[in-house]
Amino acid sequence: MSTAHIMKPAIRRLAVLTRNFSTSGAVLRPRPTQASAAISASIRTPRHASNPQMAFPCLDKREQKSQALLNEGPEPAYSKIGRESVHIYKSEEPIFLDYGGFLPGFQIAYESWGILNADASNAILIHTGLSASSHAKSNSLNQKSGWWEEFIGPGKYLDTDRYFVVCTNVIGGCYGSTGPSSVDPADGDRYATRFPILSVNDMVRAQHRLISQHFGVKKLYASIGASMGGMQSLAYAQEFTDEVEKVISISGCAKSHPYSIAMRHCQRQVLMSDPNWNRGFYYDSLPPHTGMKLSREIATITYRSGPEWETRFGTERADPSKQPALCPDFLIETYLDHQGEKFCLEYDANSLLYISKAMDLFNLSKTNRDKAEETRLGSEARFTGESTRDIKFSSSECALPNEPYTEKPRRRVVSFEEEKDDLRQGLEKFAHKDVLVIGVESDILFPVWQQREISQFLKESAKKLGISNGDNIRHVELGEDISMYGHDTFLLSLDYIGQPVRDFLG
Ligand SMILES: CC(=O)SCCNC(=O)CCNC(=O)[C@H](O)C(C)(C)COP(=O)(O)OP(=O)(O)OC[C@H]1O[C@@H](n2cnc3c(N)ncnc32)[C@H](O)[C@@H]1OP(=O)(O)O
Repeated sequence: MSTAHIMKPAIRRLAVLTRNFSTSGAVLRPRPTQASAAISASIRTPRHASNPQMAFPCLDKREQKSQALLNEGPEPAYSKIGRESVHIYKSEEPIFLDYGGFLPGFQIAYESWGILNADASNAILIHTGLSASSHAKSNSLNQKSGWWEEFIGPGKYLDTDRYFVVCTNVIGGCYGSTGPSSVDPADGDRYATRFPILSVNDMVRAQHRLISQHFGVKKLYASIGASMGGMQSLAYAQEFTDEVEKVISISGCAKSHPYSIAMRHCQRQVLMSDPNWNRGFYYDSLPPHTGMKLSREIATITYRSGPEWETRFGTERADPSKQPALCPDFLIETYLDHQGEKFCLEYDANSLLYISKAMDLFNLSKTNRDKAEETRLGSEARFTGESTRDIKFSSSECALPNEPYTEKPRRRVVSFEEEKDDLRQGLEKFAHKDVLVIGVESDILFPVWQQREISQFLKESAKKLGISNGDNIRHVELGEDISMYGHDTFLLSLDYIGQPVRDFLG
């Protein structure tokens, strides 16, 4: 029996391999075989690859952009927001935040349309989505079209002949309100990632100071918002129940769900992986424009819908006469690329991270709100010297558990039903209010079950508490036959959103 039969397979493969090599000293050299001789003959000097190297215009463009920013100075669009184009409200009082941090003072950028009446009873507060500024509509300070230009104005859905309409930039943002790009008065440097974790309820508590202290409005006629604005609108009603008459939440939710958190997680991770992000300290250097661009591309996937893109782009390539490329090639790719490019210097990366996180943390359940209140009161007491108890939040707590995750039935402190009831109890506080909830079937980020949940819990609470039979809660759902614009429907199908809003406002 030859030794080959008793050799283990791996060793046998090695033996075959070495048979084709001649040894000279310690170096293995290939013995010319018929095939290798043919290949050698076909290769001339200088050598050529079998196929040409791909071109990467998308990467070239990014590198050129970095270079241009380095040459011309990093001056992203948001840093050029003229203070003269917005009004600024300053609060010198500290604000204590839901997760234990605080701001020693803050400012809010706002714009307004229409006239506040004598008894201050006609104010409507617009809450913005994640990255919007206070510029919802053009005005004398800023003639540029706003993001809800056709929604607001004389005779429009938010009728400025009747209402005094205010829109703010949220705290945490970068369009004039205090955010991570602002200077920390404690040391004169920018907050960057020394900015505290924010919640959506913190944002509305800051807005409330503007509304009550600056405008002297004791009760808003209405609070309205879409997306994160829809979250804020509900949060405002929860925090200041007696100070709002009507509540409108469009494409919002009462609590974030894991899919939406997952999508925002990916956006944040991509952004934070850009070395220029530099753990948030990039203000005097190159901004993380690549991370921002890619993050916006992911976000855009969640803002629109597959059916819309099917009709709009299908699987068409931008230029079918060219070879397929690894850089954007399909129309949907060039579209996403364009959206990312347009946005990457429009908004501050740190603001995006903090506000996106606030959306993840959004939860109007009773337990969550009670806990947040306790944390805030604890920080305040410590700040004023009434308590020496440590603030619960410390940066060392921002770590994952030491034990690796093992899949197991979800550890529930409370049952699914109890969890839902907790959320219902959180909403109960304003179940007696007039509330309009609007959802859009094609929305994948805030799916319609989330708006149904808001309406259902409010109605159940209203009935349970004997307040009403639930008629004060209006629910409108736009089917795919009406809008395929997904989450962005509130920006694109104005008439379908606007009509129920107008009817509800009365
Ligand atoms: C999560 C929250 O809290 S808030 C919700 C977040 N939503 C947003 O932030 C909104 C983001 N979307 C936008 O800003 C959109 O531009 C809107 C909604 C304002 C307008 O939408 P639309 O009118 O449908 O514009 P669309 O999205 O198609 O963009 C048009 C642009 O894309 C370009 N474009 C369209 N198709 C392609 C393509 N295949 N390839 C390259 N570019 C394209 C157009 O030329 C146009 O360019 P321009 O803006 O430089 O003029």
